[in-house]
Amino acid sequence: MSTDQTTFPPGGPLRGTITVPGDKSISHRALMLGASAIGETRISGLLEGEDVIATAAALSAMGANIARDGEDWIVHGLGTGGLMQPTAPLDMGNSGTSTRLFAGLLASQPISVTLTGDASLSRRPMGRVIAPLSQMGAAFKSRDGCLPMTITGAAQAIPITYRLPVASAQVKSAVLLAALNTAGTTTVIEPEATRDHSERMLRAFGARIDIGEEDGANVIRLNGEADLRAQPITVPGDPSSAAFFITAALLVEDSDLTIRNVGMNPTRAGLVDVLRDMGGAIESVDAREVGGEPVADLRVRHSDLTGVDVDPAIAASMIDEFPVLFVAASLAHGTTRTSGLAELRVKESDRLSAMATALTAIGARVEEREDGLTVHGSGGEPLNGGGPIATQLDHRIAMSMAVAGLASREGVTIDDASPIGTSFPAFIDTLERTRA
Ligand SMILES: O=C(O)C1=C[C@@H](OP(=O)(O)O)[C@@H](O)[C@H](O)C1
Ligand SMILES: C=C(OP(=O)(O)O)C(=O)O
Repeated sequence: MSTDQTTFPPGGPLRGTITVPGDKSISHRALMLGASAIGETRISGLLEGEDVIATAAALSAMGANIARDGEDWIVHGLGTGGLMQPTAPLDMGNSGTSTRLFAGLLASQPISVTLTGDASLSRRPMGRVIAPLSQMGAAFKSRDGCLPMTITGAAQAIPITYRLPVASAQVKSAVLLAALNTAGTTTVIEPEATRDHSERMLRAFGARIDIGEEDGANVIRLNGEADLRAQPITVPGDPSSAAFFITAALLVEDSDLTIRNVGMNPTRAGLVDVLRDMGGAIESVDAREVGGEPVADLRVRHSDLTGVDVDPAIAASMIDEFPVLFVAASLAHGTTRTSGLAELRVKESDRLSAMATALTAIGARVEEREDGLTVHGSGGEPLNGGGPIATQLDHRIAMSMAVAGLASREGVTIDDASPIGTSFPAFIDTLERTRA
């Protein structure tokens, strides 16, 4: 495996106007639903990161026709239940979303597929999808609930009612995708709201999906077998990628940066709310809807930040943004306390431990607890910097520590920038453009 040690030095302000690449969650779903529909789905703004390319390659290996057409991608789908037996295991790379959503899509198709992944993905728990999908009739063989995992889909899957034991959009989506080729009504009960891109897109593709609320929980019912209608999809900019530039512009003096076309779905926008509570000047300009998703341009100016107690109820709406929030917190005035974040321990890395170690190494004051970090801010004094920081095959650790470098005295070196390619291949180029 190649490593790519990279230093992010302090420097001038971030200024001008940038865009960030397409939303990773929406990109995976656009390809999967396009492949499950009859006809042509044209996707504009698809993220061309390694995780999404893994999804596209896997769908191609199962018979879908996926090709780039100018700036767009075109999917010719096979219809619900139409995926074909691949001739070799499918490599999911670093992508939890690909793995868990495919587990669902394949659970109700009578083929047998082995999924593999890199060292990081091979440590992540798959029991959370194996449990409901086994109830629906799929058979699984795995290495103690981890990859490699072989899924043998049910010829006639059984509709279930499933209450999510963890707040996870991946698990919710896995069950809904399995339900597409399952006769009858499958119900998912979601006590804590998670990103709802699957529900929005399933509806746009013509699936019979009904979303209600009972006793404070979301109740999602999907009627199979579904006939999906191919759709044009426009993918908004990824708020999880924008997060690094929002935070960098808040932290670096004299910055005034506009990020165009950022997805502002309320199930994703928690970081912006928390940073505003901390005193961050983040102005939403021209809020609009693109392809069934709320979008806005964000103007971000350098601000003095003050630590807050982050309400654990907001966690799901910013679950991938905590690493970079911890960077903001280490430079704020006062203390930031987070809790309810045990899920961060089973992402691409253990993100609580990885960030506590990384920030401490560059001079921040951080206490690690089982389900969160407490960060004592420097009151605006730059952190020392240093490194090389272990990024642990985790793109979000790599980009968060890059942001920390911009707000440090000596810069921050990360041991390997290559994981950034999973979600934001143009990260370094985009950063250079803001500082030209
Ligand atoms: O459904 C999705 O696209 C995602 C859901 C989240 O994972 P969980 O479902 O494990 O919380 C998130 O962390 C991941 O980056 C993408
Ligand atoms: C957790 C993430 O992705 P995934 O679960 O798809 O690997 C992420 O992008 O931060």
